[in-house]
Amino acid sequence: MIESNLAQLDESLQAMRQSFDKVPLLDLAPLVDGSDVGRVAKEIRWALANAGFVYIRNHGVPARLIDETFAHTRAFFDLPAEEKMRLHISNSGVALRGYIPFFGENSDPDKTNDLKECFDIGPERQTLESPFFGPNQWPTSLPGFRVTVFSYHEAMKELSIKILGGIALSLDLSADFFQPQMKSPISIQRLLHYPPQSGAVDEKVIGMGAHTDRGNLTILAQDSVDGLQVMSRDGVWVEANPIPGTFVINIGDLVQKLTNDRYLANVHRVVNISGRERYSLPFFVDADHDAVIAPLDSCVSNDSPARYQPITCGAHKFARCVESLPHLHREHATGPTGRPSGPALP
Ligand SMILES: O=C(O)CCC(=O)C(=O)O
Ligand SMILES: [Fe+2]
Repeated sequence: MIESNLAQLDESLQAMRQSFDKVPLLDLAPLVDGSDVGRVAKEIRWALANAGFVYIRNHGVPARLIDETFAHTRAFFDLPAEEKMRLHISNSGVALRGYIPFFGENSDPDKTNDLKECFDIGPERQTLESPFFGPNQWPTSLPGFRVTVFSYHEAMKELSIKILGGIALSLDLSADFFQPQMKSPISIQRLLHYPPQSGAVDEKVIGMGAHTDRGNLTILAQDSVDGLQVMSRDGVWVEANPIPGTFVINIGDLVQKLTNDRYLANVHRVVNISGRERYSLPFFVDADHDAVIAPLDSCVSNDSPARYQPITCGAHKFARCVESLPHLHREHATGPTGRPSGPALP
């Protein structure tokens, strides 16, 4: 699946892509203050067409909130294994909320076991509503964890609106183009821990196997430890090491579908051979569960016919989650509609 993501790209689009040996860096300030929106849109266009990834600086999220969220993340993963397992994601049914232990989610399951542990939260709901919406599971022994992590999630939602505005402008769409399909978007705030690996590292076990992200947009905070790698056009892994004061953003499958492959949901993975514990905070935002995603008219022509059938955001995302999360596979195999055959959905 991973190789085919690149190989399947239309040859003319593939030929148009330029190689990159480092992930580009974008100053978001001229977009946010309106001083040079056109330049930011142009830089986003290049980055997302060629790398699918870009660092952003001057994003406006307070450093203190990021640092505190990392501090709570370390404290969470330092909890005894039994305490974390009490919050296991399978307690949440088909809602993606809770703890995933090492090898509990494998991003490239045919090749790689992921040496990572995760904790997922999202928009708060009283009861299970759909695969992506349900009650959060909060640890009880960490004062301040809930408030800080939830505030961070809220800050990411706000930032994502600005970035999606820039992406829309880069496609010559109005800045609020994504908003009508984001009334109650699927979003997940994930906390991640990757222990270091030493000796000969085999692809069978690495931090996170090669994958593309599933939705619209990912905003990633990294601590100071290297590990993230992004695939270049030539199939070479390019390191996207932490740059202080930046987030790494990348687009997922849904924007690639929307742009009919003009923008690339690029393959990436994590290998932590730094000798240090690595922590990161990915925030994933998609569209509404029932939003229909299909190639934009402006990205379809006689020379470049539509390559994707319309699909709902929820169906696409849930099918991809089932591939990598064995607990969903076992308990909630998808039916022909692409909807889980588990609890009733709205
Ligand atoms: O931890 C990282 O640097 C990347 C995480 C990632 O790719 C993901 O969660 O999808
Ligand atoms: Fe990813």
